[in-house]
Amino acid sequence: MILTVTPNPSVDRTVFLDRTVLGSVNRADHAQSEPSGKGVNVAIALHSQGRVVEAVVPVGGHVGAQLASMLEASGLPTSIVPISGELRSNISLTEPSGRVTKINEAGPRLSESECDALIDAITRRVPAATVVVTAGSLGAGTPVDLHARIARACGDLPVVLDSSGEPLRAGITAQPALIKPNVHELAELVGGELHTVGDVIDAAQQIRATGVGAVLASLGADGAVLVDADGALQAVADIDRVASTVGAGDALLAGFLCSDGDRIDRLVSAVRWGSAAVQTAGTLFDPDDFTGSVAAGAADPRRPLHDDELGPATRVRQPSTNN
Ligand SMILES: O=P(O)(O)OC[C@@]1(O)O[C@H](CO)[C@@H](O)[C@@H]1O
Repeated sequence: MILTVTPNPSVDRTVFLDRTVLGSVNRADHAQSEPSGKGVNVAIALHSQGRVVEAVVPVGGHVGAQLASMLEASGLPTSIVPISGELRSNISLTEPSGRVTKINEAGPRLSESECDALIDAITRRVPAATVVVTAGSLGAGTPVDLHARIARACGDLPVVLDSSGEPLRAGITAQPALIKPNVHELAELVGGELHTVGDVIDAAQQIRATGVGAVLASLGADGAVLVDADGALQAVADIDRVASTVGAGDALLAGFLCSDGDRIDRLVSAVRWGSAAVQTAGTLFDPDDFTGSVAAGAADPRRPLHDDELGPATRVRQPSTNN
């Protein structure tokens, strides 16, 4: 069983509109809401493909109730940890070109006792798990080392960490088996700029030298690079359209975890799933809908990275009102 943990989940609201004009009234074409947060997205993708997976989420407030009922309706086995704060809603303003303006709320603070309750819920499920994924940001004021605590509580079980900023930096001290940064997160982690695949490999090796088992770097148009004890592999997709990149990294990680093949198969599966998500607006996607091709092989260090036109998500940090 794959166990995913999302300490700061959300209900994602995807709003489709012709064009986003800042400082103006924007009329939406249509909109949809989905249960979300990075670990939730990974779990839903794996569950949709018949994988045995469970999700652990803190839940509080009206948005929390909405998330819980959406997860129940999805059939995803979920452990809910009650918290006093209100969960967040993240908004994606999605244009037909695939350009997305994303607004992520900070999310609620988890108190020390709520962190302990979350870790208790995880350790109860650890005996049944083969791998634990702990993913996403942490609400404002939540102890920054929560991912690290979660990883340590999993004992010998392989832990996959997908986070950013300080929670990622603190999390890697627990030496997870795998991390899945995007190029911006990896650059921030090593404090440098990454212009080529070789820069990505060097950064990943720097992280591995601290005790992290492997790095799966998602590189947008440049696919993904896996750096592990056996060296560096790259897989790149050829696709004809971009509907939305939101959740593509989570889909990529789910595809990697879903494959039972060798490291090339896993990386190809990762890039197929990530690309299927890019071809679908919103966070729900079907890997079988992927149209395109994926090429994989030894990573070429000289290969330059594309500019990421869609750019990294913009985070709006604001105090949560309910805690
Ligand atoms: O604010 P975080 O926790 O870093 O990211 C949350 C989030 O942006 O990640 C998913 C895409 O990866 C979205 O569904 C969700 O809104």
